[in-house]
Formats: sequence, C-alpha cells, structure tokens
Amino acid sequence: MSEATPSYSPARRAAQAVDALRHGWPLVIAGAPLLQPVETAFGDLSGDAMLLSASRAATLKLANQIEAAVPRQPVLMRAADPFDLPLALAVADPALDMENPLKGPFKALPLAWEEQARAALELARMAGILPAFLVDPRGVGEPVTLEASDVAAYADATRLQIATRAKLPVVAAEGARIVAFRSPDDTREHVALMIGQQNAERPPLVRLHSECLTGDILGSLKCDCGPQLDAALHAMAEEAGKGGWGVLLYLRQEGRGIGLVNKLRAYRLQDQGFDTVDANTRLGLPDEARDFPIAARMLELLGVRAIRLMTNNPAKVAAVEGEGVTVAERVPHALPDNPHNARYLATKRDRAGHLLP
Ligand SMILES: Nc1nc2c(ncn2[C@@H]2O[C@H](COP(=O)(O)OP(=O)(O)OP(=O)(O)O)[C@@H](O)[C@H]2O)c(=O)[nH]1
Ligand SMILES: [Zn+2]
Repeated sequence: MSEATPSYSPARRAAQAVDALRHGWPLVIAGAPLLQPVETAFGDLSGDAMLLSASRAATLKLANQIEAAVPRQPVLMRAADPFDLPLALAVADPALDMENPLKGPFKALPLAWEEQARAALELARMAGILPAFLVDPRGVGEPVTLEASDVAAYADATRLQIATRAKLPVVAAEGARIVAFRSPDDTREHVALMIGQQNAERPPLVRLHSECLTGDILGSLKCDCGPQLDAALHAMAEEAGKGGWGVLLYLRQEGRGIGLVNKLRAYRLQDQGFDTVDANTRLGLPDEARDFPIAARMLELLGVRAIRLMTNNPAKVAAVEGEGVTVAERVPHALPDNPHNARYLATKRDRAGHLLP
C-alpha cells in the first residue's frame, strides 16, 4: 500500500484523482487498498471484491434496511467467483439490470476503511462515473495516490477567478455581456451573462441555471430547463428595459451535479418507472449535488451582494443565503408543463419541496 505523494497539494492530488477515474486509472487512498473504477476500467482485470453504494447493494439484496436508508453509505462485497470486467459493470450499473437479471449471490464484508470508501464514491460522482470500484484487482497499472481529506480541497470555491469578459449580443438582449470563470483545479468553465446596467442600489434579477445539455441544447421535453433558461433571459431583458438589470449564472453542474452520462442512466431508470429522485438514489448518487459556493463566488467576483432570485426551489434560496448572498426576493419561475415532464415536475413539488402548482 503506497502513501499519498506528500509533495503535492491536496487540491492537486484530488484533481489528479478525478482525472484518473475518467481515464480508468486506479486510486490508492492512504489507508485503503487499491481501488479500480469499474466503468472506465480496461484490460484483463479481475478482483475478488467490489466497493458499491448501499443503495446499489440493497438492490442486489446485500445491505440491510438500516444501511439502505443511507443510500450513499459504502458497502464492500464479494461473490463466489472473482469479478471480471463485464460482470463488475453489470453489478455496478442498475440501468442494466433488465438485461442482466441474474447476478449473485453476493456477500457483504466488513469495511475497515470507511472514510476512504466514502471519498472514493464522492470522487466517482465528481468524475461523472458510476460509484463502483474493484478492490485490489489483479492486472492493474500504476495508481494515483491521495488522502481521503484531499477531496474537500478540490471544491474550494475561493480559487475560482474571472478568466475573461466580452460583449455577447443574444436573442433576448443585444447588449448582453458574458463573463467566464475558471479555477485551477476543476476544469469546468462557468459563465455569467449580464443584462442591463449594473447598479449597486438595485438588486438584480438572478437565475442560477444548472447545465442541462438535453434541455438547453436539444429541446428535451423531459424537464423544464430549456424554457426556464429562455424565460429567464427575456425577464432580465424586460427588467433592463425598466432600468434594472439581470445576471444569469450558467453553472456547469449537469444533472444536478452527477454529470451527463449518469443523468442519462437516471433517465434510463426513469424509462423503467422510477422517478427522478429514486433514479439517482438507485445509482448510488445524491439527488442534489450542486455546488452552490461556486455560484456565490461568481456573484462575489461580479460585485453582486443582494439578488432577486428566480427559482421555485426553496432549498436553492437557503443554499445561496448560506453562502452569504442576500436574497431580497424569491421570484417564482414556473413554466407550463407538457406530457413528458409533468411527472418530473410533480416529483420536484412532492419530494424535493419545489413551490410548483
Ligand atoms: N439527476 C437528474 N438531473 C436532472 C433531471 N432532470 C433535470 N436534471 C438536472 O437538473 C438541473 C436543474 O435543476 P432542477 O431540479 O430542475 O431545478 P432547480 O434549479 O433546483 O429549481 P428551479 O430554480 O426552480 O428551476 C439541471 O442540471 C438538469 O440537468 C433528472 O431527472 N435527473
Ligand atoms: Zn433539464
């Protein structure tokens, strides 16, 4: 077992770990055995044990009720025979259960390195891959090493800076300006669109829009993101026409922070009948994993302290207020539903507390 490379900073080690998971390279988190991400693994690997989330383990009849009540609790398990990569993937991905109904039986094992296991599952979420690892498999290459506590350093919003600014005429507002943000650790580039004249005396209309490739770009009817984006920009343009101003933060936190591919896995589970909350949970991923300190940092860099926040989500108001932003007003932002997103919106209202009709 190797120890974390001491000369690197925690943020650098965490960034290297996220990168490694995307490439299919293994991790050693100090104090735990080598962990090989299942989804991105390649080559002729096999291992005797796997690390999974409790919610996934529950579906595989492995976790007891108490563990399953904490969906992201890590669970260590083994089967009668070693896991090769195709079996490991079938075990890891609940969206494939219909195609691979017969797996197991499996046996849960005592887990003596829980903190490291939690860090590994969180790193998988940050990398946008399935939260599943082969434990100390045969045939793996050189690992990236880190400490479990490094994960927190990766999310440090204070390292975010303005990278550049430009004019960006858009359909809703010809006079709009765009501001781009970068952090040295996280390669996702967030942007803000500023509409109207900035005025410290008047809180701007602000929309925190989380990236939704399917809704924003492809016109997906499964969610309300596209119409919400469009309506927010038009509302800001109208506000600018009345002497006010608006700021749209476009946050690169696809799928409420689980990444595009995992969101599409959640859609596949929704096709099988699970709602948006349960689909995430079955994947062993949080239902809400957005990084609101990043949004607060963007507003701070733009010199915005008090806002009129366009949202139906009280938790979002609380999250930004918790980061020191004054929400002078919550401006409702509900749009008409359609036959494809009616259940999604009802779930947001009934299970996620959104203020929707
Ligand atoms: N994981 C997951 N993410 C989804 C799903 N549908 C939409 N999203 C993502 O959800 C984000 C938008 O968040 P929502 O929960 O719809 O809305 P909100 O921002 O919390 O609330 P409002 O401010 O009222 O719109 C975007 O990043 C979408 O990619 C889904 O079924 N599963
Ligand atoms: Zn969407």
